[in-house]
Amino acid sequence: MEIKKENRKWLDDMNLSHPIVIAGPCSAETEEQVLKTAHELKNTDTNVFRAGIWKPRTRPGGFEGVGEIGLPWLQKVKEETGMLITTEVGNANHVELALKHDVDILWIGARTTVNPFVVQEIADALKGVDKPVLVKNPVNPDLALWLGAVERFKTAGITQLGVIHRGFSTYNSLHYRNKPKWHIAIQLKKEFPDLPLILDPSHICGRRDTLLDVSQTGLDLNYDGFMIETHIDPDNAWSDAKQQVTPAQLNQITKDLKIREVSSTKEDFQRKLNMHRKELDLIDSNIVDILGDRMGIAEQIGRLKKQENVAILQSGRWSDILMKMIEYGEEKGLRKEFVEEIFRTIHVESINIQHKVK
Ligand SMILES: O=C(O)C(=O)C[C@]1(C(=O)O)C=C[C@@H](O)C=C1
Repeated sequence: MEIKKENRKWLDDMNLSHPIVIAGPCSAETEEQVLKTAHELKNTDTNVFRAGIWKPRTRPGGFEGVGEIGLPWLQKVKEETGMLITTEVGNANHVELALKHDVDILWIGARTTVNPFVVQEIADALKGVDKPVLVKNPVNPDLALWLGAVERFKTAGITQLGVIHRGFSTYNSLHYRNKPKWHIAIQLKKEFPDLPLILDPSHICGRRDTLLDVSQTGLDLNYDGFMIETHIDPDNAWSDAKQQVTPAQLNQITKDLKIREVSSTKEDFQRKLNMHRKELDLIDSNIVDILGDRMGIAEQIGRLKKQENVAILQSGRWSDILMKMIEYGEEKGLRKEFVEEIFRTIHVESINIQHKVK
């Protein structure tokens, strides 16, 4: 897939002086709630008003959205505030209704992105339509699936594109509702620098108190903007109450965010940065040297084991190494999860190498 500057024209043409802000309630509940929220958001940095009309819920019985009757409320938002409007579409029928009610931007939810059949159905329904489509990441951490969905829209002739990073489903995460797994978004940015990347901290955090922190990380990683769930009365919201903020709180978040420059031309900054980068280059080469040495020894162990017909996987030894390294890492100020991930990767490679021993 090739993404060009023309695929982000919808965003560039807005000529914004700050990252794009898409805000509004998780769900449209009543006309009054939608319009009140929108009018308060008008006095913030919000450029696009969002509201879920159809809500895909994990289990039946929850509030599944007001449906079509909510679409004229969004049209009123546009008329009365001048903000663009966006909602999630989950099938061809949603597309037809959203277009009938002049929704400006459509987004594809995480539970839809995982299903290429449904994505294709929506892409086909959008043929010949000149509206931006934003694709949320799939619930599972699969960059190819995410990009595959974008590709389906591109192939269907949708030229105005973007992606939304809402984090990845996880069990028992204390800190996040959906783990960000930033490296996936960084990889995406590296491969498609012109594809607008919008952060949805509401779904990553699942709570209000960490929104600023996660949003700042997004800015530090050069995201193009945010989608933040905002409700006139968050505690009494009909869905996702814990993660929604009031328009005033959203305003505070966008004020507190520090917009970083892509770089600085200051001589002192450049000199120090270059020095540190040289240091890192040296350390990185050392890391690769050491890894090469380690894998060489793993190969020798593999040969020994093959001769003696001994199993490659040695769980006891492996647990000891992992425990020791996590402890040592903690002394060095390294996070347990970080050390664990690195050593798990090393272990897998060590086993691969031993498997290949002839
Ligand atoms: O100690 C061994 O038996 C090894 O094969 C080495 C090693 C490792 O890379 O550290 C690899 C596989 C085993 O599961 C345990 C440890």
